[in-house]
Amino acid sequence: MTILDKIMETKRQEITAYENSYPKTERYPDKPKLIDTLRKSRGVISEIKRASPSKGAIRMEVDVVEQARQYEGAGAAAISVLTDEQYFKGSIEDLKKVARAVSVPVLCKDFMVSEIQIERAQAAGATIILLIVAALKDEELERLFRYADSLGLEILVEVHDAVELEKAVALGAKLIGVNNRNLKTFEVSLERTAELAEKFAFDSGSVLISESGMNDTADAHKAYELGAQGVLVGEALMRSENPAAWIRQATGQEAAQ
Ligand SMILES: O=C(O)c1ccccc1NCC(=O)[C@H](O)[C@H](O)COP(=O)(O)O
Repeated sequence: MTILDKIMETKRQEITAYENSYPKTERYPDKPKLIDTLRKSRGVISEIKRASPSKGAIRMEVDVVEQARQYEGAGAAAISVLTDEQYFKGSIEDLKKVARAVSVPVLCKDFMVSEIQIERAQAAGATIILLIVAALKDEELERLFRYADSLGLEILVEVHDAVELEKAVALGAKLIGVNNRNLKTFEVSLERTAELAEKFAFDSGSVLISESGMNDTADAHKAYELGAQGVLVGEALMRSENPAAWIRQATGQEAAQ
């Protein structure tokens, strides 16, 4: 059983405990569409990541609002918040706090298996949700994609290989993320982005986002050179003493030291 299988099994159990609906009682600051931001310029989707299955604790005690404000201040294209509790030590509360504090798009980074999780993410202020092709049956992927779209959410569709990329394209995904992390071995390689960039229709209006394993800003530049319009960065930003400078260097606003 891979870590992804394990996480998905936990998720399917967890959601049975959720309430039936999440009324949208709270109003969050308006946020632009990530697709519009990335069509204009390359960007960093900057992640709040306390811990992970591959690395264990990263920065458990992070002040998520302070971290998110640093990201936004440096020009992050969006902020990704890991909300999974068991494997990533995040929470839906983290998402709410961030969504209240910033005016850039906010991604609920979780392992979606049902409509109720999508409603919960939106009610907590997310404007983007993640759907992982490898984690869902084709019918589930299509159903959840259409549902999220009908709610006005943006959808980041995550792929690992050419077959999954075809599925994302067939869905009509605008934000397509190539995960550089092999979820069986945890090995990360920008080769995955390189391989799939060759098959990506850059004139389609969709944007390619290279996810995971950016050790430094040089890796982000490599991903951009391969054709990615966005990079999704977690651990490197969480461990950085100056995440704002990291983002500015990755987007060319500041020279690397
Ligand atoms: O990060 C993990 O160990 C992991 C394991 C299993 C499934 C997903 C995992 N990560 C989620 C992510 O997508 C990353 O947090 C994100 O792409 C940022 O990655 P990184 O910059 O390498 O922290």
